Amino acid sequence: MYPEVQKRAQKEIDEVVGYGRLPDFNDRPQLVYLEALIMELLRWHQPAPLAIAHSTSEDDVYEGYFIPKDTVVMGNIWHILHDPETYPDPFNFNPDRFIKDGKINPQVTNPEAVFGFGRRICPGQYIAVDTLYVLISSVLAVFDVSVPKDANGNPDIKPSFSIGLICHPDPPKCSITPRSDRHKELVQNLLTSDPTNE
Ligand code: HEM
Repeated sequence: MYPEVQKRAQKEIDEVVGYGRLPDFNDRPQLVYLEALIMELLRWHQPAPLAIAHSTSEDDVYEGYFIPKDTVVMGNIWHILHDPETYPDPFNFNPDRFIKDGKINPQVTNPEAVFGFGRRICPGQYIAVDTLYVLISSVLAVFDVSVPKDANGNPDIKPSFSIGLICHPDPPKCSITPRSDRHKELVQNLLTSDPTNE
């Protein structure tokens, strides 16, 4: 959907990692654009937009509203991560919003609210982000992901997601091809040298 984002991330991977191997965790601090891409991915469309339902354990007052004990409350993560005051033009997928002077900008709120809040915050958040890093960096290092194009050559795809407590993207029509013969060879070498494939 955002070919220019893919190209920027691939250029960064090529510069930092080179061509003979896949990215690993040692590369991560240098892959600033990729880090911002993952942050934007989590901000732009959350897997759990309303977190998980909780119940208040005592009476409370929030911004003038009385909330009795045992009320079911849900955290509106979707709103927090699409608040235009925090994230201008929030529906636009733009990893650059998190970058300043070639680094992650600490002035822009990290979208960690995607993992909920307080005592019941997601305990899987670190494995989740690390997994996204491994998956996205490895795929972009060696493959081009492309979608059907319209008459003007622009991506002809509308994002759609399942509706529910957990939102999945509907499977997009896309093709995944090696970026070049050199990348194809790297993938084949990795497959044949992986002992789990024997
Ligand atoms: C991108 C991936 C993920 C997202 C966006 C996510 C998001 C969330 C959210 C919003 C909550 C509710 C927090 C709250 O109620 O305030 C939650 C809870 C939870 N998540 Fe995740 N999660 C992800 C991946 C994972 C993974 C990989 C694991 C396990 C390895 C995991 C395990 C849990 C558990 C056990 C809870 C319940 C915690 C509790 O109620 O004390 N999550 N997650």
